[in-house]
Amino acid sequence: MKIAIGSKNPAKVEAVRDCFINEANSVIPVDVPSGVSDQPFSDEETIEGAINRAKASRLAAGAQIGIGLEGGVVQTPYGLFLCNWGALAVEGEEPIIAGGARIKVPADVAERLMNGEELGPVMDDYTKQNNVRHKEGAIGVFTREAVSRRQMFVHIMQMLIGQYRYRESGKI
Ligand SMILES: O=P(O)(O)OP(=O)(O)OP(=O)(O)OC[C@H]1O[C@@H](n2cnc3c(O)ncnc32)[C@H](O)[C@@H]1O
Ligand SMILES: [Mg+2]
Repeated sequence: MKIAIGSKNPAKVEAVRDCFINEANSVIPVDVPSGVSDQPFSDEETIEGAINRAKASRLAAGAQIGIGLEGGVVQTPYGLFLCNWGALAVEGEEPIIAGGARIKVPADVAERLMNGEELGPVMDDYTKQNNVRHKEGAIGVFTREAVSRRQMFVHIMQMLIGQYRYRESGKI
């Protein structure tokens, strides 16, 4: 089976590969637009980005399944939290959706995002590293790598695939 992932970010691509590795599948990374802002600022916008990527990547790769993984932030009375969402698209069906773990970002990082900066460059500046978003991610930095960005996306993938199997089994 061909599975498209709507990103070339290794943290996302490897998470998809981790979940489809034991099956006769090929995972095809494709760059597609998310159709939302580079820094989504709500669950709704982040979900929309994930769905757009899932649908567009499936079509672009001519795949049976399209996966979209999208990162954003969400404001709460307790501070600004990382949020991540995934979508799985197949032809002619509603996309399946799953959300990832969330943690609060430090106040100084939150303030920079509120002033219009993107989390990716802010994290590089904050950690004095390059491309944190392709590696452990903000969630990895702020949890001392107890949970990496890839692991967080693996968990989302497991919930997407599990729901897909549940839906498919109902059709038999
Ligand atoms: O190439 P794509 O797939 O777009 O990968 P990305 O790293 O830009 O990931 P998203 O678009 O899903 O994330 C939206 C924004 O949040 C940033 N971001 C999200 N999660 C992050 C993380 O864990 N660490 C660093 N930056 C992150 C990212 O750089 C973007 O500015
Ligand atoms: Mg992006």
